[in-house]
Amino acid sequence: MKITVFGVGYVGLVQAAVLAESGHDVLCVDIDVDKVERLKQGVMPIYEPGLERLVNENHEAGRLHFTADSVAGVWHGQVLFIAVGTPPEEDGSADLKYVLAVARTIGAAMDSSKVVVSKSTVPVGTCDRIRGAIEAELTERGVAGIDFHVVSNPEFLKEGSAVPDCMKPDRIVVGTDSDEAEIVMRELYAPFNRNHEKMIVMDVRSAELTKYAANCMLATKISFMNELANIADRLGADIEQVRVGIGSDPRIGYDFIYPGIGYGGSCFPKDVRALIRTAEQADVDPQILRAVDRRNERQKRVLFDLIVGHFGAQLAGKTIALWGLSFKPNTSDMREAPARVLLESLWHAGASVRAYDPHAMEECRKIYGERDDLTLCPTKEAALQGADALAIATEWKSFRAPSFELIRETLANPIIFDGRNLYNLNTVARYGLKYRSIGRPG
Ligand SMILES: NC(=O)c1ccc[n+]([C@@H]2O[C@H](COP(=O)([O-])OP(=O)(O)OC[C@H]3O[C@@H](n4cnc5c(N)ncnc54)[C@H](O)[C@@H]3O)[C@@H](O)[C@H]2O)c1
Ligand SMILES: O=c1ccn([C@@H]2O[C@H](COP(=O)(O)OP(=O)(O)O[C@H]3O[C@H](CO)[C@@H](O)[C@H](O)[C@H]3O)[C@@H](O)[C@H]2O)c(=O)[nH]1
Repeated sequence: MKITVFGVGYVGLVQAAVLAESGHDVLCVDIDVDKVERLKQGVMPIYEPGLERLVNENHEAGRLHFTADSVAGVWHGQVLFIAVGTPPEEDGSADLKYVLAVARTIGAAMDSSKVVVSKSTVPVGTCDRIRGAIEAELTERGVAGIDFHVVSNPEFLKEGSAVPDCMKPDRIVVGTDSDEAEIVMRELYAPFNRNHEKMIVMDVRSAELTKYAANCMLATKISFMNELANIADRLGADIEQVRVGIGSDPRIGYDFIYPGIGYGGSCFPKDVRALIRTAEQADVDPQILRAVDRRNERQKRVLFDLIVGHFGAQLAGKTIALWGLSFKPNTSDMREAPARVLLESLWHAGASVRAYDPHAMEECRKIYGERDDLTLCPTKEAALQGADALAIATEWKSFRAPSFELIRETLANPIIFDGRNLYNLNTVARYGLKYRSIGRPG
């Protein structure tokens, strides 16, 4: 099938490459000419495990193409995916300018029947607005009779495992009121629907809300556990033992109940706030969602509070080694990363940072530029040199079994502030290290 994907970010590029891998003929369109040129030369705009090989192999095989020419994109695909960003507005609502710009481009160039698919995370009612924007352009061109359908098909991939998540989706949510569009979507996703039925077809508005419901439920689990971690901390209980104790109940489960220093990334914070705005606009008071957001904002400061609790006024002039900059492992993405709150709080308190991250160093340099109080180090061991203490903000695998002897011998003040509860309390104590983590004695 001929497919066009508008927007080659985390969602668009991965989705396009995975569809091409299954045999579809996919054209990717992006307004960022530089990104398009680099992709043609095999250079990825993001770090995502397995993506480079997948993109380049399918590009070389002639199933995956890149262009900045939007009109060519509209003409190419029978199915047109909209996978552009929906960043937050000042008041938290989703900014739809990129989505609606693509819709207008489609309406301005469409010359045959199309299925337009919204992959971006968009508030309930957006597919109606996409339809309206396309119709307005068709009417303006005097070709209002061209048939098209607008489908909601939210994406559930996680950064860091985007390729396998897309290759083997646990569900394919399709919101449509058209039998014809459903048939096209079934054919499109047939290669991903062989093992068992994964397609869940529903009305458009329910599909749009399903995406927010999923992210907000997961964010709620995390904020709940973070609140419990703070309670455990005050009561002398160990949240990690509590986590295992409740996770063993299959009604609760082990997933997404890891306490830490808050959820980050380009999705949970923005989507919780967007649903809060949607609820408010619909005259519903979203009390739980507001609490989830507030707990998360507070949680992002907990590691800094532990550091201040230890050093007090002496923190000014100290150097902290920081392991982990990205908002989660296996990505270079630092959008809304808890590490950023820690970095900025430490600088504000007059401390310097020696940081290491396996993949987010370039991103960090782009965000903060050259500063006297930030040294980006080539290894995690190098970050320890000349540092007074170690802080951990991201649970990269390579941080899980470090040399505790080296940490003890290198740090001026042998203490670890762990925002991801990576280590066994007894192990760290055996190596003579002080250890402060989230919701555990120490
Ligand atoms: N990142 C994730 O893990 C993830 C997962 C599921 C859903 N989502 C949702 O998917 C959407 C896209 O997210 P992302 O992280 O891939 O965004 P992104 O910022 O990584 O990429 C968006 C791309 O769209 C391009 N673009 C903007 N306007 C365009 C236009 N008119 N025509 C063509 N290209 C255009 C931008 O240049 C950019 O390359 C958002 O709504 C997001 O909430 C994201
Ligand atoms: O038990 C947990 C699990 C996650 N996190 C944090 O939560 C954030 C988000 O993690 P994750 O959900 O794994 O990554 P995302 O790539 O943001 O993926 C989420 O957001 C995407 C964009 O909407 C959705 O498609 C995915 O289904 C949804 O999991 C990260 O900061 C994690 O550190 C925790 O603190 N504790």
